[in-house]
Amino acid sequence: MNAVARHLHHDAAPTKPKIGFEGVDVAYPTPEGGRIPVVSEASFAVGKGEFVSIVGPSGCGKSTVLRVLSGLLAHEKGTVRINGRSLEENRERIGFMFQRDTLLPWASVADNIRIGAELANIAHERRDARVAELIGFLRLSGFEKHRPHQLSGGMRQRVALGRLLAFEPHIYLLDEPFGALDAQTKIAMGRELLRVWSEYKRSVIFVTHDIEEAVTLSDRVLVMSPRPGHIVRDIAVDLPRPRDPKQLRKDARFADLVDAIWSELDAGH
Ligand SMILES: Nc1ncnc2c1ncn2[C@@H]1O[C@H](COP(=O)(O)OP(=O)(O)OP(=O)(O)O)[C@@H](O)[C@H]1O
Repeated sequence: MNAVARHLHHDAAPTKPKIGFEGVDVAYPTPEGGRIPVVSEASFAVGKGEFVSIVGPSGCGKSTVLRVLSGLLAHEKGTVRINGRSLEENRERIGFMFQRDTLLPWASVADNIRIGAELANIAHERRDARVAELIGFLRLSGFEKHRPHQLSGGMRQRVALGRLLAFEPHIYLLDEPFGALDAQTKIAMGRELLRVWSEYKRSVIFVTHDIEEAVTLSDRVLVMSPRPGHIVRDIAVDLPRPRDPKQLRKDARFADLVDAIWSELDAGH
């Protein structure tokens, strides 16, 4: 079995999953009063500190999976567990980030980030220090008092990432967070995210259309079938870390993994 075939046959679920999806179905109501199945028999697990990406054709249900995990949307069948508890009993703090930043337009950069710390009830005396630390870390120094409209798209996404980090989530659900950014900023943001992730080792689910981004960032890439989506492949990315996105692109193993994922998507299942 060659390296790619071994990757493709990797199906091992982590022993004690932080996030567990087992035979989950999700449907949306139609205007006519029917139901349209969007996710069908989806099963996967994410271990503590794992970085897992989900890729799949447009409309296959990737965002829907994140919505279920966030508690915004009920599933119809199957089991969803976070740290062994049902969603109703979940005690983990879950942080979300979307493709389009959802900053408060009237609030400054510092205040937008501070909101994360307030939502998470971070101790008052720690908040200012935390905001200042994040502003430095995300290279936003000098822009503390700027409003979102005075920033570039990449800077706005850095503020959104700052707000997410200030929230100190135990689990990150990221829905194409860098999808609207140019290639260079996207790579820079990915690097920032890996820096945070390697420091805190939180569990991450990262939805993306960008296969190279998924391979660069992840421990595993889950490939979904077309709608109603389920996980058709669980591909381990055993490239050494820390990873330099530019160097990785010259690595034959990286190219093999990207090709293997493309083949899965082309197969259409
Ligand atoms: N609120 C809703 N009501 C009805 N149908 C919905 C709703 N939200 C999403 N859908 C449908 O469910 C399907 C899955 O949507 P979802 O956003 O999860 O897909 P996705 O894989 O994230 O897509 P994309 O890659 O294009 O972002 C789509 O066909 C979409 O039209």
